Amino acid sequence: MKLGIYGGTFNPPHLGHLAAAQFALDALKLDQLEFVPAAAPPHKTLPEGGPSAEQRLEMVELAADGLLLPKKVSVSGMELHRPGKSYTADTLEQLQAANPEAELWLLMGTDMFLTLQNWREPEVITRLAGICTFARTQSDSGELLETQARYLQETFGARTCVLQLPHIVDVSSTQLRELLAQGKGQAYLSPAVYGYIIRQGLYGVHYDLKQLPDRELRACSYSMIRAKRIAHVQGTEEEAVRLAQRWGADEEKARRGAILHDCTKYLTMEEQLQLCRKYGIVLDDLEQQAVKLLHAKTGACVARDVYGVSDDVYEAIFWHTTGKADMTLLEKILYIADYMEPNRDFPGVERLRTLAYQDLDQAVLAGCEMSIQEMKDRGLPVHPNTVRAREWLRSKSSGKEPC
Ligand SMILES: Nc1ncnc2c1ncn2[C@@H]1O[C@H](COP(=O)(O)OP(=O)(O)OP(=O)(O)O)[C@@H](O)[C@H]1O
Ligand SMILES: O=C(O)c1ccc[n+]([C@@H]2O[C@H](COP(=O)([O-])O)[C@@H](O)[C@H]2O)c1
Repeated sequence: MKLGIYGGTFNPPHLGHLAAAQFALDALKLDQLEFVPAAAPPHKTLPEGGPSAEQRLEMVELAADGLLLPKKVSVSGMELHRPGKSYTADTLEQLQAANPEAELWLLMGTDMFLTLQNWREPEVITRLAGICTFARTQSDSGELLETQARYLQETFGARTCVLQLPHIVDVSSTQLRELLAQGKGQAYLSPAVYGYIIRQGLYGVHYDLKQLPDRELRACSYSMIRAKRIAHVQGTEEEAVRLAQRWGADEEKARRGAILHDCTKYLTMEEQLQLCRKYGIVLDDLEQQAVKLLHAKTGACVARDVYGVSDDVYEAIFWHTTGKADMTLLEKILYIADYMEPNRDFPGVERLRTLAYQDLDQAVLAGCEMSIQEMKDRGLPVHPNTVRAREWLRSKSSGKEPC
């Protein structure tokens, strides 16, 4: 098993780190890659007032999740759990003990590679791991890297590998912190990491969360969910806006509702219940068991309380999973956009897509019927609000309101 280790201060993690990690994963044919954020980097003092080590760890987790390789890429908090300076020799000894069969490869950019002989116990580091390096900027000379590789081989018997990155992202965390403080630099960050920075108010980035521009609202939403769900949220946004245009609803409300509709989707049951207590959400029997149903209600509360959405957007998020009787236009739009956005793929989705632009009520009715059928097929209870939505829409289409 080949295990890559990518240590760093990651203050913050940027696209340069991700591009290098992704390339090294393939080039070295790694089975696993572990990012290891340093708690206390041995060779530099962290700037005052910056994020805590836990916050840097959380940002690295978001960045790594964005690579969409959950089976291969992980993040280790091991240096945070170790007191004192985060020496790489200690980290490698721990990793070697935990993975005695593994072949370890330590990944690093030019700056670190050129100074490796000054680290603590370079002989231990080079005994325990191969050293893989890559240029950080176009001006980093390949010849210099090769000379240093030879020096490390001759001095420590190091195994080395010099990679030529096809795409160099020429930025450092130090430059990025300066850019962020000036309201720039977003392009060097994954949106989820940028969203985390906004939510935590790091690096001098200060927004009123209740009045975020669309781009920043998206970033915040993506920082709250798993990266694999982002495509769905983007699809729901596109679809909700198209439907709002088709049916004359408020486009911006449809957009913001869609952006935030799943923002609490990945909270644990305990976290969901905590939010329910905080916001006074009363749960029925079914909701007490089904974490999937809770996210609509807690998501609506967070969307209104934290991100300042209006009451009608709150309601649309609140009902987006079960539907209900007497749905408003915005509620129907979010319900059906979530159901049949372009990334969805299940039998009958094409019919829903056509129907949604011809007869919105019939599309929502079909969605409710499909949900009810699916629950029955899986032997799961159907939420009464979905049944009520179906009855309401059926009687609407037959020309009479239900009693
Ligand atoms: N743009 C980049 N491309 C490739 N590798 C990078 C890049 N930036 C940093 N690295 C490498 O990633 C590792 C972690 O770096 P670190 O977290 O200190 O980021 P940094 O951008 O170098 O930060 P700082 O500006 O504080 O030095 C180091 O091995 C570094 O050489
Ligand atoms: O162990 C050492 O002596 C040592 C000296 C310098 C750097 N390192 C590690 O090198 C990695 C990159 O550091 P940095 O600050 O450039 O992100 C990080 O994991 C540091 O802990 C380690």
